[in-house]
Formats: sequence, C-alpha cells, structure tokens
Amino acid sequence: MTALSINLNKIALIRNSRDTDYPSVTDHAARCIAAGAHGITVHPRPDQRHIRADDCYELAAMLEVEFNIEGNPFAAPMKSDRKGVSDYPGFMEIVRQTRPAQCTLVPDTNSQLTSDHGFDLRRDGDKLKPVLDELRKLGVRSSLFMDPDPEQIRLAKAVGADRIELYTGPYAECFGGSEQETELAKYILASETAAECGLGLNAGHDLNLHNLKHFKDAVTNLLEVSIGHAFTVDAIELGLDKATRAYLDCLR
Ligand SMILES: CC(=O)[C@@H](O)[C@H](O)COP(=O)(O)O
Ligand SMILES: NCC(=O)COP(=O)(O)O
Repeated sequence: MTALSINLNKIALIRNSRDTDYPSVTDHAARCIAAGAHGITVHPRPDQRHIRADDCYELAAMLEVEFNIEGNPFAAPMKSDRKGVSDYPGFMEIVRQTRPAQCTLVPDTNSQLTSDHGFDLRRDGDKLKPVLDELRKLGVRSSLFMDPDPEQIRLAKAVGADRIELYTGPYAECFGGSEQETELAKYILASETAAECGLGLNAGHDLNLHNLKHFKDAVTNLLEVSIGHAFTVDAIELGLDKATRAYLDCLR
C-alpha cells in the first residue's frame, strides 16, 4: 500500500494567526496517526509562515512514525519576527538537529507562495551532491522534488538521491479536463524511469480526494504521497478522522 504522509503546514498556518498554541501541530500529528496516517510531513520555510523550527524539534521528539521534512537545503538562517518563536537556523541545521526518517529537498526560493517546480539537476546537481552525502551520513533518506522529466530523473540517480518526489501540481491542474490523460502519461513514464534507475518514488502537491486514486492506480510503484492543503480543507468538512480514512481508502 502507498504510504500516506500528512503535511501539517496549514495547521501551523492557522496556529500562527494567534499568539497561542491552538491548534497544536503536535496534537494534530497524533490525531492523524491515530486515524491511520503512516507519516507526518512538514515544510519549514525561512519566514516560518507556517511550520516553525520549534515545530520540527517537537515533532521529532514525539513521532514514532516516519517524519518527512521538506525544504530548500540552501535556505539560510533568518531572524524570527515573533516573540517567543525561535529563529530559523537554516534548513540543514533543522535536519541535523531532528534527523527525520526522510528529507525531501525542494528548490523553492524564500519568496515563493508555494512549491511550484522541481529541481533542474543539469544546473544544480553538483551543488546538491554534498548535501545528499551529508544526509546519507546522518542516516536520513533523501528525496528530490522533481518534475516528471525522465532525463532529470536519471540525473537524480546520478547525484545520489535515494528517492524522488514527483511534483503533481500540473496533474492536479489538468485533472477532469481534456489534457488529464496526456498529463498523467508523463507521470507514468517518469515512474517507469525511476524504477529503471532504482529510485524510490514519492509524489505530492495538490493531490486530493478527487484526483488521488486515479493517479495511484496508474503509477504502480508509488511508495508515498504527502498531502496537506486539500487534506486540511477535507478535515474541516468531514472531520479529521473521516478525512484521513478517506485518503487511506484512495490508496488501498
Ligand atoms: C513540496 C510541496 O509541494 C509541498 O509539500 C509544500 O510543502 C507546500 O508548501 P506550502 O504548504 O507552503 O504551500
Ligand atoms: N510534498 C507535498 C506535500 O507535502 C503537501 O502538498 P499539498 O498537499 O499541501 O499541496
């Protein structure tokens, strides 16, 4: 079964709109796991708009399921502008201090609204090699956030990644329209390339209860999906337990 890793970014976004710890990120992590989620994902961005470095430390101390931390490995330290909130120590420093099961490297700039593209390894591959070496030495599984481009996926193997995460935003955008199957075919080819290279395969971004099962049924070597934005909305509408089970049902 494909593992479901719930991304808690949006719980943190709601939490940050008050100077309190409500809703609690760690409480939500525990509830998602109790409902059957296989793992927890967070994306601590330098401006700490949602997930903060403090959340990562607290989650690392409590989680007994897979913890996946996503982010730009070259994201530098940034001062916190909130009283009582620790500074952002730099992405790799968070990883060193938490040693998550998996680290998904994402080429986001600080100013991006959200993640919207994979790595260009022709340009950045050499820069990533020492980061991937450090993750290996830390005992952290590496995953590179990638577009469904076979040549780029072969480069992911060459630079030493353990897995790739296919950026599924374009698939989600086409879902339900005339281009749906043309777009999905790109992901099927990409998944076959990953398998040929011996890369593990994850996927994420804008997956939801409408588009997930079709994707999962077509991409047969999918090890893990990480879902947060749509999951949070579904949890508001259905309740967290029911929403978690609904996503798990899509992955059976
Ligand atoms: C890498 C990816 O596609 C998402 O995991 C990302 O974490 C979404 O970030 P926001 O929640 O900040 O939009
Ligand atoms: N890596 C994808 C992720 O963690 C969540 O993306 P989204 O479901 O919030 O779009």
